[in-house]
Amino acid sequence: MLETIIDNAYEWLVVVNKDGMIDYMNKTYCEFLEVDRETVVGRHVTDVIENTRMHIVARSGNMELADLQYIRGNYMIANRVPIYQDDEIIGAVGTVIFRDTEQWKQMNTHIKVLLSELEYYRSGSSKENGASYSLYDIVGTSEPIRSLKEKVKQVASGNVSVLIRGESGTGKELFAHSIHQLSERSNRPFIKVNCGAIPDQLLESELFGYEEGAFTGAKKGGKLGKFELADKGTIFLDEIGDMPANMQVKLLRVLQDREVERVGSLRTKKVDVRIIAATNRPLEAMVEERRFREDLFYRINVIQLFIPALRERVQDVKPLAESFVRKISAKAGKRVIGIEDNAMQLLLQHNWPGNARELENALEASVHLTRTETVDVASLPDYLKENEGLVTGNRKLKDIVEKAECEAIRKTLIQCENDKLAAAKILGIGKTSLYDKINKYDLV
Ligand SMILES: Nc1ncnc2c1ncn2[C@@H]1O[C@H](COP(=O)(O)OP(=O)(O)OP(=O)(O)O)[C@@H](O)[C@H]1O
Repeated sequence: MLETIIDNAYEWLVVVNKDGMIDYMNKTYCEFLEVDRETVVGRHVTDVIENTRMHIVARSGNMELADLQYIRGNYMIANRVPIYQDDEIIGAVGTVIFRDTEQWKQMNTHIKVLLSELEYYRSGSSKENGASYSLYDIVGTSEPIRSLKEKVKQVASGNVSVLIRGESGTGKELFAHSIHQLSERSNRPFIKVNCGAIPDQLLESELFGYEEGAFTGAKKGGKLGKFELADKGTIFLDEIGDMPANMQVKLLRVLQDREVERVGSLRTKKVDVRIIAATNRPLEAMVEERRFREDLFYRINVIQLFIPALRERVQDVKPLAESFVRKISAKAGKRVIGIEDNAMQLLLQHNWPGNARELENALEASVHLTRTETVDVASLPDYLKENEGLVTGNRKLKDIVEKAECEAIRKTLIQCENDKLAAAKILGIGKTSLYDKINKYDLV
């Protein structure tokens, strides 16, 4: 066990006897020196390691700490410690802690700045992202939600890119969080980038960072990009369909080479980041129109999760509404214990173009407004009550029928993305008849 620990330790390690002969050298050190472990044991340390002083320390018994040593083209920071047994020197142990001065300098002079900057961004991004969600937080009993959860369990542990699609407010971010939570990367950062919300000219430095002096106004010490922040973790590229063309090229390069280049830097840095992207844009059509790069599309579209709109899984409205009420009332410190039946009827009837987010917002208002211990019709937003007549039946039959007809046509047109022929087919009426009704109800 000890051997495994030592072999996998970050430090390179060598042990010599009092004559300077190597007794032990760990695996990573041998690999760096390109020597065979079996053959180094018994050789004098000066034959194996450049500029070493291990044999001197093994003789003098004087410890040498943080000494600069030039090995194979790099300056190393070496520690050499004598080993005593019964007051007698029997050898020395040497470690190389930081493998080159670049790393050492960075660790020493910038570590505080870097760590605090990292913390700032991490906490900032977790604030942006809200709480970290897991599969458990995804509410819904419909078949699509159940099978999506199964799929998440299957794909989470790999490193494959996942593309999450669905209208705004369907829970794409929630699924992205859940994948990260279930993956081996869960104790590493989850960094969200809203590709649509960052101005084009800032996106590159947001994603890849910049060096000090890269441009006017660049911060002293430069800035870490989101890819570097997400190293060993997950980056969530929200609204990827809104990414400008020049950035699509750069992103593709990062995905292919797994390395980033800060703005104003000549060096590249390896990053190990899992990509989860989300969009509600028709990427295939955008590829056809050359607005989205085909090669990038294939890179991100390895596994696809499609979350249907809430109106297509009405079964989820009730459990979602109940869960939102519990969550909102707990947060608001208000006792609201349920939703009245006729209020639930209104929720079930609504089309929810804004999906779960709209439902959550409607109930947020309602929990605050209700004068009772339940969400009642009076507390719901007015726009949900436009169809109330249908529920309570306090109108003439003709009006009720017309209202129902108008609603059915409106919803079907939304469902078919305004494709009149498809809508007419679903409704079982002719195209001309549909046009007449669209005119009658002023639905264009
Ligand atoms: N199945 C669900 N269970 C519980 N909460 C949900 C569910 N779906 C969505 N929500 C809630 O609805 C809100 C919107 O979800 P989210 O931000 O994940 O949507 P989105 O698809 O990423 O939206 P956008 O495309 O606008 O970024 C969040 O507050 C989220 O918690």
